[in-house]
Amino acid sequence: MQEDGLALDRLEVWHGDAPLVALDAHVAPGEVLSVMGPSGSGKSTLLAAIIGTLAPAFRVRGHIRLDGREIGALPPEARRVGILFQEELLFPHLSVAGNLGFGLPPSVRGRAERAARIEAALDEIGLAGFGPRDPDTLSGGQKARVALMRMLLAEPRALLLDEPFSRLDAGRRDQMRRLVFARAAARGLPVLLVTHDREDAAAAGGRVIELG
Ligand SMILES: Nc1ncnc2c1ncn2[C@@H]1O[C@H](COP(=O)(O)OP(=O)(O)OP(=O)(O)O)[C@@H](O)[C@H]1O
Repeated sequence: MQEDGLALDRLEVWHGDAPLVALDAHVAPGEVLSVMGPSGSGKSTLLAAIIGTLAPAFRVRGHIRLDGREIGALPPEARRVGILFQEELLFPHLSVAGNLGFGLPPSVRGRAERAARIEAALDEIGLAGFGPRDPDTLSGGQKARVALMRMLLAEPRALLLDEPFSRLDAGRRDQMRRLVFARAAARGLPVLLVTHDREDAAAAGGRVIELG
């Protein structure tokens, strides 16, 4: 039977002759699972295993399934897993619209269609009209919203968050948490949130797993 959402089925990440991370979990569509643990417990390594960017020194055992499909052997770009990092990593030489366009799948063809998707995306994050702006002219919270939307435009089927709120000040952090969880829930995405911050996990409102 197909199981929708993100399934980490007896997943282990090994380094040398010892497992660094071992996890058995299922995140349903629209659910947020928070993963906490001390520095060095393997939180970022776990996310790298899921998106397919682990260094060659690591080996993965077990299964990673997304909407019932095994994705563990696919190249990163074919996995349909979006990730947001602590830093927004916007392309500085592209406008805000150019950054968003980078997220759009190639199947969205035609200038008018792409421009309309980008404008709707800006509207969804409260930044209508910001398309021509240089990313350097945005506040930290605005950059974070553009990074979120660029990731969502790629139509991922799961969302991974690696401490994406920690650089924002308290007010913006709260606003960004609400926006991320609302946009993910609206799309029915399973979300895996890695964080040091108990408030992040509390705001996510779902189950919490401790590593390490
Ligand atoms: N490329 C690599 N080669 C060898 N060891 C690595 C590599 N990347 C990470 N490690 C080790 O793997 C362990 C887990 O690191 P990881 O970054 O996953 O931890 P973390 O829980 O995300 O920590 P933090 O909360 O500090 O970000 C650490 O001991 C780290 O030194």
